[in-house]
Amino acid sequence: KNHHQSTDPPIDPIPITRFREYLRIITAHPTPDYTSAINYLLNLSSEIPSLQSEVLYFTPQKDKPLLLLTWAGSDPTLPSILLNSHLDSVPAEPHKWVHPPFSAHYAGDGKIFARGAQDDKCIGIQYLEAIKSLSQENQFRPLRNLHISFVPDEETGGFDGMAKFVESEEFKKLNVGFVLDEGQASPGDEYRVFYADRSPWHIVIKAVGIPGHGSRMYDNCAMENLMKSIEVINKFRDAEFDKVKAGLAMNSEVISANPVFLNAGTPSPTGFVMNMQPSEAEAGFDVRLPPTADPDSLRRRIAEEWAPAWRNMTFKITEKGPLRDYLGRPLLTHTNDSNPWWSVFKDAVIAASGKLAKPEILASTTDARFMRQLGIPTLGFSPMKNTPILLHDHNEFLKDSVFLEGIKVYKSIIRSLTSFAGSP
Ligand SMILES: CSCC[C@H](NC=O)C(=O)O
Ligand SMILES: [Zn+2]
Ligand SMILES: [Zn+2]
Repeated sequence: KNHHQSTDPPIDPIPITRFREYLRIITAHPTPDYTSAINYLLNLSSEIPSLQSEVLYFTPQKDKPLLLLTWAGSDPTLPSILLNSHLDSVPAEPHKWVHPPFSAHYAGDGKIFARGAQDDKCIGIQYLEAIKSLSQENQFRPLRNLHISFVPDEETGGFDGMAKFVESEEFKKLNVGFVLDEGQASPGDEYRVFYADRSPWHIVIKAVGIPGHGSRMYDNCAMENLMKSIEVINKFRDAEFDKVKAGLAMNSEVISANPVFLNAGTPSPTGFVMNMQPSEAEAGFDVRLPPTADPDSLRRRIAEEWAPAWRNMTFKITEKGPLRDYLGRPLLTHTNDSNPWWSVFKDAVIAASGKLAKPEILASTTDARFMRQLGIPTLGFSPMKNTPILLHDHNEFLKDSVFLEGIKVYKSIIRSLTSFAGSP
């Protein structure tokens, strides 16, 4: 099915076919089919004789498998390289897509439409295709061990996936020195690379107040108390957003605070009782902190301004991941000469004719934070250039040519990282 414009490079259909087959396995929440995905990947890896495979389980129900593949290096005593991707995807609303999200429709212009096409099934298959191609080059053999992990549950926070994996004996034995994990598409011609993630906090604020007849005007009802807080939080949001709009900071360099749910009212069979002012009301916020933010000052702000007890407010902050590594340092990977892995990575992208944008903080959050917490340098990178950012969106797609170019980039990266003889 190749109706390409004549300017496109010749298409090798096999990696595309595999990519589409992987995309058709429904690993979307809330019922990800991990078993089929693992079986599919095991089958692919069995075609690459140099790879050993192992399936690990970290939940008692054994319902969340993690696939670990290894290409043994000639000096297994050196710290290893880990390439990570997650098996799961966010859900999709099929009727809002132009093509069904789990059919991996291959459009005439080369676009492959599927949930997970960008986030992040592309990199999982690209890793394997790059390794397959490298292992067929007889003169190439890695110096360091190369590991590839396919982990469950990234989209729900990684707590039954990567978080448990990094705590395991199996992980410690890998002696991981450097990690590549997922990044994000780049609308321009330069690949994007991420040296940190923002850290997610889920904040629920709750107001209590005097209940009363819907017709009465009085002070200190729950709704009024909640709405005052929402205004305060929205002012903070605007101030942070203004820094972005003024060009002083990138989106991912400020604290975001976005309302995600409101919950109040007295339910009735037809909706809500309309003539009662409720005694309780709550709102939830997705808050993200860049690694340089001061968590104590935000905690104070929440207690004093966002949900002050004097306004009959309470709050709950759920911190969905670490802000500092075990030595108390912000969770970030250096992208300068102090980190030799950085130069090896950068030069390898350039060697594959790729251009790299200035390293960024990722606005959202990935499993990379668990490796960075251990002090392991970790970069977020998904080689998608000239591609609109469609992760978690309707009509997520990736172009075949971009996908195939990414395999070449990974070949260069894997060759360089696994051959690197220095001692960082
Ligand atoms: C609470 S951690 C959730 C991780 C998730 N990752 C991808 O979208 C995110 O919301 O960024
Ligand atoms: Zn992802
Ligand atoms: Zn995602």
